[in-house]
Amino acid sequence: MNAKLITVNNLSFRYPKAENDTLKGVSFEVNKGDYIAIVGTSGSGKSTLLSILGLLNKPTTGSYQILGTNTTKLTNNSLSLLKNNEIGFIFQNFNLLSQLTVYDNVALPLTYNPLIKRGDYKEKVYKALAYVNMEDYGKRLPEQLSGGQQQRIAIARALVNEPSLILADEPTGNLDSSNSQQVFELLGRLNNDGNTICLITHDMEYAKKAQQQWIMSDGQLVT
Ligand SMILES: Nc1ncnc2c1ncn2[C@@H]1O[C@H](COP(=O)(O)OP(=O)(O)OP(=O)(O)O)[C@@H](O)[C@H]1O
Repeated sequence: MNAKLITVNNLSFRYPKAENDTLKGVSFEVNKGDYIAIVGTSGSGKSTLLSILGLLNKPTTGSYQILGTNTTKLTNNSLSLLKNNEIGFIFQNFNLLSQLTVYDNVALPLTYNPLIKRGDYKEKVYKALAYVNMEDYGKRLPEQLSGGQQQRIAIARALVNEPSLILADEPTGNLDSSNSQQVFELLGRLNNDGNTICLITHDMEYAKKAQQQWIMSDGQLVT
């Protein structure tokens, strides 16, 4: 029996001042442990869909439920808590804070999580760094790392809070093929360890590594 994590029902989204909806009546479910790759042409709405799943944007109409909570009814404060505690983000350009060490970058999501005690940060950060094989790099600054290493740190940051959902938007878009392979091996391991992943990729070879491939076209999911 698969436990449901997400239910999206007839969701549409229009950017402020835009004339048309970017997402047009999208409905789907995601179960705990799913690994989904979203593919589709440029501009079809993939990043927009991920931004809504990540609670960075609110649906214009329709509903988005995660962990049994209808997010469209939540206050901004509750949305932030849900986002910080339950969602891990991995971006194409890594998005590490350049003035913070690797350790502090990975610790950052913990500082927004009121359920985690300060005294537990170190163990959690080093566990996440060990997961991506970067435990010796805690004192470095991001600029002292290669692109592949920076993305592995970003993955450690995404998993340090043990989120319910990991979202990755073109995580290998800035990496060469050997580093891309490493990132996809990590994502596969994360999924084998029970994590739920939604990923955007242009690369069909990598998309095939997910359990499901969803195709977006002009703001809709096509099968
Ligand atoms: N902030 C914004 N304001 C207005 N329109 C936007 C904004 N962001 C994206 N769009 C428009 O929404 C549509 C979908 O964009 P989105 O980035 O979701 O597509 P995508 O499938 O992720 O594309 P790509 O593969 O190129 O990253 C595009 O037409 C885009 O121009």
